Amino acid sequence: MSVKIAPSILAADFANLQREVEMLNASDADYIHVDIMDGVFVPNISFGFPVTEAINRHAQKPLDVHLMIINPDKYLEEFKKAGAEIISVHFEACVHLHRTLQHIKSLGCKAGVAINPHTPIEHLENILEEVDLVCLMSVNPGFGGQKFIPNTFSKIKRLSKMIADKGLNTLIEVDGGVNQSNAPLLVEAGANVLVAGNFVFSSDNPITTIKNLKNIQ
Ligand SMILES: O=C(CO)[C@H](O)[C@H](O)COP(=O)(O)O
Ligand SMILES: [Fe+2]
Repeated sequence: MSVKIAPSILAADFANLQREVEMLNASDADYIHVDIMDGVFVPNISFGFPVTEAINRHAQKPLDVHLMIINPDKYLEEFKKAGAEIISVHFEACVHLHRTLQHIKSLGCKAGVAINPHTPIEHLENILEEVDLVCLMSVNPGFGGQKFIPNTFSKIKRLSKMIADKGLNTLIEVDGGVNQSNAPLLVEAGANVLVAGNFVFSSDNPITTIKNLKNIQ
């Protein structure tokens, strides 16, 4: 299975969102990654339901919604209504993670868990059966354009083994600082989905950049 590419709309030109989404529709992107930041769980505020809904109105690719918010349970229905197909909540923000994942799945969405760079993947040992996608943060969440944190490689390898040992097909997504240099190594380590924000949208030709990431074996 080839790696899936999820460009992060956080790095797009917000004054031309329709044009940016149409560019992604025409590209090899598999998902559109939508970063929701509340200014509490992370030190930044991005955007919320109306903008997500506006992206979805033009999108021909599934929305992969990454919730960097406290109390995500309160807002799951709204994100489903706004068009989310995958909803990832942060391990560090969920007191009742099992309940939250059941809630996401009851809405008909795929359930993801995102973990911060310092959070050991071993904390997922007792919940992995309930998870469709693990989003390994390879930067501290809150901002695009940060430098990739290399401990991600060993986390991917350990998580891959844990998934294989349990006979699961959970997807491993890597989010933050992904570029053409680290992407082949991430795929080799076992990543299934690569999020890329600045690397895609700051490039001269985002369509070609996405194609090159997608063609990594
Ligand atoms: O969740 C995120 C930040 O918290 C973003 O998805 C991530 O930073 C992607 O952007 P970039 O590729 O520019 O690092
Ligand atoms: Fe993200």
